[in-house]
Amino acid sequence: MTSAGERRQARKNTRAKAVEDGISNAERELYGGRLRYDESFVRHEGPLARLSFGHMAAALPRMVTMVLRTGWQTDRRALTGVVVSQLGQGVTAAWGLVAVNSVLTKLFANGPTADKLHEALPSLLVLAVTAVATALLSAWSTAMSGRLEPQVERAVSARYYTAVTGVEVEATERPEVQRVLEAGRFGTDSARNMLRLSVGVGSVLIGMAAAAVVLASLHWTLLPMLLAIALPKGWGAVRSARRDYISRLHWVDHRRAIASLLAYLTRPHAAGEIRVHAAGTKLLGSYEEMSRQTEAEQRRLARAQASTDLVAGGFAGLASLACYGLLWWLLASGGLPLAVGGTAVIAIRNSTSRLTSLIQQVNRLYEELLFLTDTESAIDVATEHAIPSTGTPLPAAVDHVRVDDVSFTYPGADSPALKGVSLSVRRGEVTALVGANGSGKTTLTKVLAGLLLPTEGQVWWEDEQGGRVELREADRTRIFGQVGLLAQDFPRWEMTAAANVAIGAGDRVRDMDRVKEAAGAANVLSLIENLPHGWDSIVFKGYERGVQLSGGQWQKLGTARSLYRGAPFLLVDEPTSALDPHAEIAAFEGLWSLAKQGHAVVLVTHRLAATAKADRIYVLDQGSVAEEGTHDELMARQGGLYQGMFIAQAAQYGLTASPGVSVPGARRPSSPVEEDASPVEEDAS
Ligand SMILES: Nc1ncnc2c1ncn2[C@@H]1O[C@H](COP(=O)(O)OP(=O)(O)OP(=O)(O)O)[C@@H](O)[C@H]1O
Repeated sequence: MTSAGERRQARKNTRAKAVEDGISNAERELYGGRLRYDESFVRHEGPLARLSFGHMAAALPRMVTMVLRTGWQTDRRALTGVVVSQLGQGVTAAWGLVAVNSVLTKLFANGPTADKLHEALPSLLVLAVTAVATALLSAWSTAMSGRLEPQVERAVSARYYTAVTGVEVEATERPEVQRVLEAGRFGTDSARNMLRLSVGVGSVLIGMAAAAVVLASLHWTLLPMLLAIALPKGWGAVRSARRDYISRLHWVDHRRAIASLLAYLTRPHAAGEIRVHAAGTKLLGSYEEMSRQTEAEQRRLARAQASTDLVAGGFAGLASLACYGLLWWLLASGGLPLAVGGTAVIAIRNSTSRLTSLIQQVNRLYEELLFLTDTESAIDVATEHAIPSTGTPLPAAVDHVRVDDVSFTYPGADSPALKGVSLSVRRGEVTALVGANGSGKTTLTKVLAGLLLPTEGQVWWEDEQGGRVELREADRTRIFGQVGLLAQDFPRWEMTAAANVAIGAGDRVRDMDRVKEAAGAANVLSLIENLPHGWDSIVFKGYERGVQLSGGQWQKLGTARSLYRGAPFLLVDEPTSALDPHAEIAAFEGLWSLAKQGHAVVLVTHRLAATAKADRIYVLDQGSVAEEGTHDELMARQGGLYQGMFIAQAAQYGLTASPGVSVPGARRPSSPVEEDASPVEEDAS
C-alpha cells in the first residue's frame, strides 16, 4: 500500500507535469492529451513565431500588391477612390503642418497682437480648409473601402468555395489534400481584412511621409528624433503581438477543449446523461480545472505585457527627453525659430502615435497574409484535383450502367474496398446490394454515382443500341444529372422542410407541387403539412419556427428529397433503417413502383425480406461479388452467403430456416419505360 506522503508526492508530480506541458489532467482524462484538430492553424506557427521587423518590411510590398490586385479585379472605381482619397489625405496633412508652421511663425513674430493675428488669418484659413478637405477625403475613403471590402471578400470566398466543391471525392479523402482545402477556409475573410489594414497602413504611411518631409524641411535633426521616440514603442508592439500569438497558438487546443466541453452541458441530446449519469458533475469539475490553467496563462501574459510596456515606455521616454532636450538646445542657441519648434512638437506627437499604429497594423497584415496565402494554395490544389468540367456526352437514352472488373482503394487504405467487381444496373429493375458491414456496398454506390473513379476497371454508361461512354471520359455533370442519391448519412440541412426536399434538385427552380408529390410518395406529406408552420417550418430545433423531427421522419424527408430529383438512376443506401415496420413496407413498395416506371433502383440494405423482391441481388464479400442472382437462385445455393444471412435474419422472427418461407416471391422483371417518366408524379397518384 502506498503511504499518504507518496500519494501526495504522486499528485504533486502529476500537477507539475500538467503545468510543464500545458495539458491539464482533465484534458488527459477526457481527450487523452491535447484536443487537436488536424487543421492548418499550426502551419503558421513557424512564420509568425519568427515575426520581426525585417520579415514585416520584406512582406509588406507583396501584401499590398496582392490586395491591390484583388481590389482592381473586383471594383476598379472603388479602389481608385480609396487610393486617391488616401493620397489626398497625405497632401492635406502636409499642408496642415505647413499652415500650422506659418500660423506659429506669424504669432511668434514681433509686433502688436492684433496685427499678428491679422497676418495669421490666411494661414488659419488654409488650416481650416485642409481640415475640411481631410474630413471629406476621409469620408470618401470610408465609403469607397466599405464598398470594396465586401466585394473582395465575396470574390475570394466564391473562388475558394467554387473550387473546393468541385474537387474529386477521392482527392478529398487524401489527408494532405483535405488539410490544404480545410486550411483555406480560414483565409476567406483575410482579403477583406487585408484591404482594410492596407488602407490603414497606407493612410498612416502617407501621413508620416508628409510629416517627415515637413519636419526635414524645418530642420534635418528632427527626423532622427522622431524615429528615436517611435522605435521603442514599435519594438514593444511587435514583442507583445508575438508573445500573444505564440500563447494563443499554444493554448488554442486548451481553449477549444473547454469550449467543446461547455457545449455539451447545454446540448439537448446530452441532457439525459448529464443528469442521470452525473456526466455534468464530471464535466464541470474538468472545466474548473482547465479554466484555472487558462487564467494562470492570462496572468503570465499580463505580467509580461506590463514589463514590455514598461521597458518600451522607458526607452521612448528617454528618447523623448533627448529629443525635447535637443529641441530646447536648438531653440536656445538660435538654431531653430520658436515657431518651428512648436510645429516640430505637433509633428512629433502625431507621428509617434502613427508609427505605433503602423507597426500594429503591419503585424496584423502579415498574419492575415498567411491565412490568405492558405486560401490561394487551397484554390490551386482544388483546381489541380477538380472534376473535369467537360467530357463526352452520355448516350441519349442510357439504359444501364455496367461495372466491369472494378477495383477501388481509398487513399491511405491498406487493402482495396472493391476488388474486381462486375455487375450491371438496369433501368426498370431493382438491383439489391447486400453483404456484411464493410463489404463495399456504399463504396460501390459511389462508383455508380460517378463520385469515385475506379482505381482499376471501367464503368460504362450504355444505351440499348451499343452506344456507350466510360466514366472517366464522360461529362461528369451529365452523369450527376442522371443520378439521385439517398446516402446512409444524408445531410440534414438546417433549413425549412420545403428547402430540405427541393434541394434534391438544387439546380432547378423550386416547384412546390412536385415537392408535395415527393413528400406524399415518401409518406411524410401530412406530417409536414400539420406542422405549425407547414413547409416553412425549420426542421431543426433552436430556431424560430424550428421543430424536431425523429430519425424515421428525417429518413422519410431524405427519401422525398431523392424522389423530388426524379433522376433515372436512384441509389438508396439503407433507406429504411429508422422506419417503423409499416413505413418500411411502404418505402420499399415505393421503390418497386419507381422501377416499374422505368427507373433503375439500386438498393443497399440489410433487410433481406425486402431484397427478396429485387430483380437481381449482388452479394458482396470483402469488396468482391461473392454471389449474384435472384432471391430464389441464391436461396437454392446450399451454404451460400446470402442463404446464411437470410436464414439468420428469418430465425430472429422464429421463422423456419428453409428457403422461401414467409417471404414474397421475386418480382417479375418489367420492361424499361420512356426516359422522362417522373417517379414523383406516378408515386403520388
Ligand atoms: N472514406 C473512407 N476512407 C477509407 N476507407 C474507407 C472509407 N469509406 C469506407 N472505407 C472502407 O472501405 C470498406 C468498405 O466500406 P463501405 O462503406 O463501402 O462498406 P459497406 O458494405 O457499405 O458497409 P456497411 O454495411 O457497414 O454500411 C471498409 O473496410 C471501410 O472501412
